[in-house]
Amino acid sequence: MSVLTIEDLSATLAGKQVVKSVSLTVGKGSFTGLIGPNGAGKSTFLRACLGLVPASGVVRFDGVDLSALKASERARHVAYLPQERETAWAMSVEAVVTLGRLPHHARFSAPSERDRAATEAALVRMDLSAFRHRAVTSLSGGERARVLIARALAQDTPVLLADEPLAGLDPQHQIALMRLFRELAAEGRIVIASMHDLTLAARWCDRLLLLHGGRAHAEGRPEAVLTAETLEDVYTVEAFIGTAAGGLIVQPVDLPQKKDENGHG
Ligand SMILES: Nc1ncnc2c1ncn2[C@@H]1O[C@H](COP(=O)(O)OP(=O)(O)OP(=O)(O)O)[C@@H](O)[C@H]1O
Repeated sequence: MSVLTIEDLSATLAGKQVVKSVSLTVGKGSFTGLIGPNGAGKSTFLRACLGLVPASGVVRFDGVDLSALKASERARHVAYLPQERETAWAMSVEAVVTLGRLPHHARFSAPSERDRAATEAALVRMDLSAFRHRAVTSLSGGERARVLIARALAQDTPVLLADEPLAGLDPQHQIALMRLFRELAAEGRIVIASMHDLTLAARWCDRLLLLHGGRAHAEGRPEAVLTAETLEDVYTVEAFIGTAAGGLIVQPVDLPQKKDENGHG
């Protein structure tokens, strides 16, 4: 069975350790949500998995150390959606999504039938067919975000690491994306995505890894990780946690200040 094993991953940036001995093992067919406050180390953790920042520890896919692979070979195993949504050139949407196929063919060779099919499937999955000839620079922020997700999907890898893929998407497209990640998992892939929406994380992910100060604070089923106590400890917010429409609802709320014994807030 395909498995991604992250062992004792640490990363140091500008002399500060921002990911501290994080380990995680996820099998194929799983969708893991990476959560935690701003600055918790989520992006750095994902980047460290791919060797994009100086890191120690080992990341293996099916027993193969990813750092031992050539970049193009690694890109056939793992697709990465960065948090940044910048697109420098006024390329068409279709051309940008086709870039996701680069690891699959020799330099300067024409796209194969398989490349075209994967590009087409990614455009359809991200609801972008109508935009295919538009310049990415002419799109709205959310539309552009969907193009970059489509490029990662076109890469057609067994592992997808996505950094805040929900950012900038409207509720319809957020839910569609979570459904899509579940479908990718059901196809036998491994998806790890960082996110701040705890309700979406709770309802769609099968596991959550909660980072806090660079450490794994909690890991497990959403209902085990997203407790009121944990949310107060880590996010320093009070949260309404309930169930509705067949799943958890986790909503940070601005509860009235707790009154002291004299009735003061
Ligand atoms: N290039 C860098 N140099 C120095 N420190 C950095 C650098 N990049 C990130 N950091 C610091 O590392 C810590 C973790 O940052 P990271 O971007 O991984 O957090 P995050 O959990 O993804 O946050 P957010 O939810 O805000 O995106 C933060 O304190 C950040 O300021």
